[in-house]
Amino acid sequence: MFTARHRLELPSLPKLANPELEAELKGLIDQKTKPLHALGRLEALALQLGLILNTSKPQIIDPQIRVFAADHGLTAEGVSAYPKAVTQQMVLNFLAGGAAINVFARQHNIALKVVDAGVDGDFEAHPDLIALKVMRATRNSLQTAAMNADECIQAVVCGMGLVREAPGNLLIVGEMGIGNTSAASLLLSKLGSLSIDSCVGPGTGLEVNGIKHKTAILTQVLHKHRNLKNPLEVLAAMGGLEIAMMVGALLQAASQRRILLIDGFVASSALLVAEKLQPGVKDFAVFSHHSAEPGHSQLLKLLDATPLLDLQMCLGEGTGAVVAYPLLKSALGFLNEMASFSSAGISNKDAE
Ligand SMILES: Cc1cc2ncn([C@H]3O[C@H](COP(=O)(O)O)[C@@H](O)[C@H]3O)c2cc1C
Ligand SMILES: O=C(O)c1cccnc1
Repeated sequence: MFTARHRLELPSLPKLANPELEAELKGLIDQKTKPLHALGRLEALALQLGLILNTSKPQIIDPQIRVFAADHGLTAEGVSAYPKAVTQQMVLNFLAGGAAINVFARQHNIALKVVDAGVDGDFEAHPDLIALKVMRATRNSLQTAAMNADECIQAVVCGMGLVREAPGNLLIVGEMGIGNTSAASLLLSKLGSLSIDSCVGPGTGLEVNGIKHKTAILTQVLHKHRNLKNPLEVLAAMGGLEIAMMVGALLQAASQRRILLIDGFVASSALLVAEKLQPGVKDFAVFSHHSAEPGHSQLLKLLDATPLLDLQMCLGEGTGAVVAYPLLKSALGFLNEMASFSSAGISNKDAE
């Protein structure tokens, strides 16, 4: 139960609107040696990154990936195609450098740390592992709240603290938690007032009957927690420890003017909760890709977001975000390095 004692201090957001800087950036972009608007969405991206970093010469410095891992009590109801043990096994795979996110992170030279937010298993100390286990898996949300108020707030606060101490000005949050597409679907349905059918999908690969079963279970979970309204209470009742930590990480990162490079369905569900808690957080977000998980379309609509890529990916871990990362480098590359019409001595449109 949330009571008056359970208060979460949210970091305040810096103001993004800056008409002078916006005019300067637009002027720079329009003066580059290209037809007007010819770099398409890279131009809007360059403008957004300039406004987030609050400079006309934005640079990405020391980009960071944090992969948050945790288990879900709801997996006892058979909502995932894979067993819960895969969460712990995949954490070991991350630490050994063998997962998709490791490959892409190495490819683009992005620092990666794995966070144990609540995996049902133990790990030996490892330089890339941050141990913040709040509890061993959430409780089964069909029976009771997944987290109590203290646990949920602790997870959000841990996520904030982690980012406060991290270097860099761009953050990718990834996740690993068998069962977490169920938590994301529940959060989307509840916070977006959407029918659960439009928010559920195969996750790691459920077939038609598996999706029917998942939908039936999630319908019951929503009924059990039907009286909740406050986004933090909804997060505690139906979310996950890794999602709660991602919420804290995103809130903190935005408050420090970091670029939030958002992955797929599950990461976007954390952003939705963050946006409900602190409206405006999403303006610091770049949406990397459109996940093939069906609920992501609803979630993107709700957040009024148009992602950069649609590669039919549905993996999580932060993979879609890292794959889109070079587009941000290209946007900043043209802004900072391209010649202008005057510097290159090229005639602009309408010149005599
Ligand atoms: C081997 C393997 C690697 C993964 N990496 C990310 N996920 C993804 O799948 C899980 C969510 O799907 P569901 O809700 O259906 O369980 C999350 O752990 C997510 O990050 C994986 C899943 C598996 C099986
Ligand atoms: O898009 C995602 O985040 C996703 C989709 C399926 C499974 N895990 C994550």
